[in-house]
Amino acid sequence: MAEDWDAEFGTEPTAVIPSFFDMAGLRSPVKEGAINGNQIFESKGSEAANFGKRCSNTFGNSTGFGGFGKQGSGDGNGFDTNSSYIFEKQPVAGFAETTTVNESEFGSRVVRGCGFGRGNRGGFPRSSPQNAIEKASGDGPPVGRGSFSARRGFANHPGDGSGFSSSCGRGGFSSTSGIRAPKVTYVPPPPPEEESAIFAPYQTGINFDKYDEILVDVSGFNVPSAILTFAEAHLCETLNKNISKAGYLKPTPVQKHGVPIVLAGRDLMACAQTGSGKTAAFLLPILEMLMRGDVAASQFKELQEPEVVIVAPTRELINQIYLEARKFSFGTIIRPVVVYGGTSTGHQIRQVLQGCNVLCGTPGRLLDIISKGKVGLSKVQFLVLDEADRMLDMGFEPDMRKLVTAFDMPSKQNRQTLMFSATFPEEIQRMAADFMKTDYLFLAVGQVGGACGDVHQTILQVDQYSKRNKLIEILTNIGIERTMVFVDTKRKADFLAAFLCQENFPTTSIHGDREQREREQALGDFRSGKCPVLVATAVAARGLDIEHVQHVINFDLPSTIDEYVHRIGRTGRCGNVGKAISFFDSNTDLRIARTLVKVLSDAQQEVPTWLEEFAFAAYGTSYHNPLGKVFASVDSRKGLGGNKDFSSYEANLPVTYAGKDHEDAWE
Ligand SMILES: Nc1ncnc2c1ncn2[C@@H]1O[C@H](COP(=O)(O)OP(=O)(O)OP(=O)(O)O)[C@@H](O)[C@H]1O
Repeated sequence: MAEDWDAEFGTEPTAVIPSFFDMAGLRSPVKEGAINGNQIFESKGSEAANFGKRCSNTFGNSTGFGGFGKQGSGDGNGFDTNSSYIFEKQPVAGFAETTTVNESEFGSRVVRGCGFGRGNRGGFPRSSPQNAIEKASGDGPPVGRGSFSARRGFANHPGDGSGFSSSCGRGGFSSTSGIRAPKVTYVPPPPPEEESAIFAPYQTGINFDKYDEILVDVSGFNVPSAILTFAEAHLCETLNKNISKAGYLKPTPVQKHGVPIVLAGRDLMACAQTGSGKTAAFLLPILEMLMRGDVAASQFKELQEPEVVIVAPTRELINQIYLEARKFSFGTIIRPVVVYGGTSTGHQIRQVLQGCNVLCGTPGRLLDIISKGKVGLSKVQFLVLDEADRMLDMGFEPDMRKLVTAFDMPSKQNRQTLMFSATFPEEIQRMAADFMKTDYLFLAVGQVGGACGDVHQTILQVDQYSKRNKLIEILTNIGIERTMVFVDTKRKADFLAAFLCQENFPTTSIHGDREQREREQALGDFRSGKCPVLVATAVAARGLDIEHVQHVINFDLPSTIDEYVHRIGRTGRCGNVGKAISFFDSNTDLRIARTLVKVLSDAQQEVPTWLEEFAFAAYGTSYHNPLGKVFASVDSRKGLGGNKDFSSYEANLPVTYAGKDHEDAWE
C-alpha cells in the first residue's frame, strides 16, 4: 500500500492515489531480495518464472498474475477490448478483490476476459490539456472539473466520482464530494554533496569530434564571433575549474556560438540536436554574467528575488537542469534552487527562502510559489525556456504568459530571454518572438528539428497485435543494455512494464500517474542498471540525460515528428552512438509517415520502401500540407520578409503536420 502522506503542512492525512503497482500488489511490504513497487521484477531464475503465476514468497503475501477472466467490455478508448489480465491481490481497503486490466492495450488477439465493469470516464476534461499538463508536472492540486473518477469502477466504488476511486489509468478524488484533492508531500532526498558525485562525467562518444562538421547558421544582426575553446570565453576561474572537473575538454557547436551570444547580452533562440550540450550553453554564460556582475550571496529572506528563472516541461528535466546549475556554480556564492510538482511545497519553499539566485521550476509549481509571495521577479536578469517549443505550445503557453506578465518580471527589453530546443516549429517560433527582443538571434546547429545523426534509426511495420512479441524478441537480443520503451498512454506503460516483468525483463516505468517518489526511484533504478528497461510515456521524452542508454524503442510512435526526434534523442548523446527502433502500425501512424521519411533521409538513414509508399499515399510528393508551414527549418523571420542579411537557407523544405501529442502522455 502506498505510504501514508501527511498533508503538506502537517495537517490532515490525505490518501494517495495508488498506482497500478499498488493495485497489482506490487508494492506490498516485501522481503529482502524481492520486488519493490518500482522495480517490478528481478529475474531470479525459476522463482521469477513463476512470477506470472503466483509470487507468494516474493511479495511476502500472495500476489500474482492470475488466470484470465471472461469477455471484456469496450473501454471507449478505441481498443477492441477483448482480453485482460486479472491480478489476484490481497483485498486492500477501498479496492476490489481483483484488478482487471485490458490486455487489449497490447492488442492481443487472444480472447481473454475482463472481469471488470467500467466506471464513467472521469478525470481531467479531455479538452483541457492544461489540467493534464499540470497533473503531469504535478503542479498544483490535481483538480478536475466535475470529478475525478476512475476509468474503471471498483466493486465497491462505482467510477462515477462519488468517492475515492482510482486505477492505473487515471483516478483520484471527487472534487464534488468535498474530499480535499490529494497533496502528496514527497520530500526528495538531498542531492549528493561529494564532488565526485556532483562532477560525475558523462562519457563523450567517438563521434564527439564530428560535432565540428555540423553546419551552423546564426541569423540576426551583429552576430558575436563564436569561440573555439572555453578559454576564449574568458570565463572566471571557478567556472573554468568546474568545466574541467565536469570533463568538458572543448565546447560543442551550440556552446561555441551560444556562449558568446549570451555573454554579449543578446536574446537567443537556439536549436541544436538532442544530446549536444544545450544546457551548458545557457548555464555557463549566465553564471559568468552573474559573477561579473558581483551577484550578492543570496541569504534567508521571506521574499527571495532570483536573478535567473529557468523553466522546463517536466519535473525530472528541471531537476536535471538544477543539478547542472549546482555543478557549474560549485565553489561560487551563487545558489540554485529547484521547485517542481509532486513534492512537498513546504519543503521547497523552505529551500527557496534559504537563498535563491537561480530558480529552476516547472511552470505550475513555480507560479504557485510566486503567488504565495515567496518569490519576487523584479530582479530577474535571465529567463530561460528549455524545451522551449514545448513550453510555448498550448499546454504551457498560458502559464508562460502569466509568468512574464502577471508578476513583476522585467519586460523583455529589460531582461535576457533564452530559448533552447532540438525542435522549433515555425508557429512556435513566431509565438516565442513575443517573449524576446526583436533583435534576438536564431542559432541553428544542423537541421532544425532533425534527428541526431548518431542514432541509427530502424522502422518496423508492426500491427498492434504483434507489438508485444516483437518487443520481447528485440529485448531478448538486446540483453541488459539500457533501453527506453515509449508508449502512448500511462495505463499501457504500467501494463507493459508488468508484462515485461512477467517475461523476466527487469523493468520499471515512469509516467504522470506515478507518484513523484516512484518516478524518481524508477529513474534511479534505470540509471543504475538495476532495471535496464524503462517503459515511459512522453513525460520522459525530452531532455533526460541518462548515460549508457543504448536503445530507444517506440512501441507506439508519437503523433508528431518533433516528439519522435526528442524520444530517439534519449540515446546517441554527446557523441555516443545509439539505436532507435520504432513500430509503425499503418492503422494508426499514417499521419507521421511523411515526416518520418524526411527525418530518416535527412539523417542518412535507410527509408523502408513500404514507408515511402505510405507517405506518398498519405500526402503524395507535395510538401505543402493543408495545415500550412509548421515545421521550421529556418528562422521564421526570413519567411516573413525578414531582413535579407540573414544567411541563406533553403526556404522550401518540407513542412510537417504538428499534431497534438497524445493527451495521456502529459497527464
Ligand atoms: N562540451 C562538452 N563536453 C563534454 N560533454 C558535454 C559537453 N557539453 C555537454 N556535455 C554532456 O553531454 C550530455 C548532453 O548534454 P545536454 O543534456 O545539455 O544536451 P541537450 O542538447 O540539452 O539535449 P536535449 O536536447 O536532449 O535536451 C550531458 O551529459 C552533458 O554533461
